[in-house]
Amino acid sequence: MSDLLHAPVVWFTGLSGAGKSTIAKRVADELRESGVGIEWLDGDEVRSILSPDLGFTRADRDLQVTRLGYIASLLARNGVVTIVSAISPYEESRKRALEMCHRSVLVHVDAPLSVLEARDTKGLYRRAREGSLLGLTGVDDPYESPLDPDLRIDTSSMTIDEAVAKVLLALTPQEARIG
Ligand SMILES: Nc1ncnc2c1ncn2[C@@H]1O[C@H](COP(=O)(O)OS(=O)(=O)O)[C@@H](OP(=O)(O)O)[C@H]1O
Ligand SMILES: Nc1ncnc2c1ncn2[C@@H]1O[C@H](COP(=O)(O)OP(=O)(O)O)[C@@H](O)[C@H]1O
Repeated sequence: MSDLLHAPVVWFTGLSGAGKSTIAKRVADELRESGVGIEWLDGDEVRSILSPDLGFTRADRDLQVTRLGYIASLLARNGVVTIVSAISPYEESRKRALEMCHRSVLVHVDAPLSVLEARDTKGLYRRAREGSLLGLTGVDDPYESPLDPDLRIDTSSMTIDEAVAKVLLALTPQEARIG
């Protein structure tokens, strides 16, 4: 298929509460306003519709990441810029998913665990500390930081606006329809 048709897949990985969805939504809104055809696949939402069969074992998370990568590759090869936000904690399955996509931008959204525990917008960290939630990524389940992300964004030291600008700059002017 012609390179011209392929749009990028922008993949946000990181712990719960790091800011993946917040930044992804803002990037999606900005691109849409510029007239770019975009779709946003959020881990939580895709789980509720396409992956209600999956939990949070390694095998289930790997399958979720494969499903996300496959859908993203289908959209992107038809010219739709595709934004994925999912914890996607394992290097191997994350890499395999991105390999399905012709062009990808991997963004590691990061912040110290102490900051995430203070934010705790969903109450997951409190539940994990109390022992009523087992297997929360970063607490008692692994997170493998990407070895070679295209971007690393520390949301404890960067504002949402700065993070969005940094992601948009990683796209070519043609992809972002600017300039
Ligand atoms: N045990 C455990 N660990 C991690 N996350 C948990 C867990 N239980 C529920 N949740 C909720 O599931 C959301 C993560 O779904 P993902 O599909 O992104 O996860 S994964 O990529 O399959 O690891 C995650 O969303 P975010 O907070 O937006 O990251 C949580 O809302
Ligand atoms: N610099 C920042 N970038 C992104 N989110 C931030 C930042 N500073 C504070 N936040 C807040 O952190 C929370 C991140 O939640 P969310 O985007 O749902 O994370 P995730 O999708 O990674 O689970 C939001 O309440 C957001 O307003």
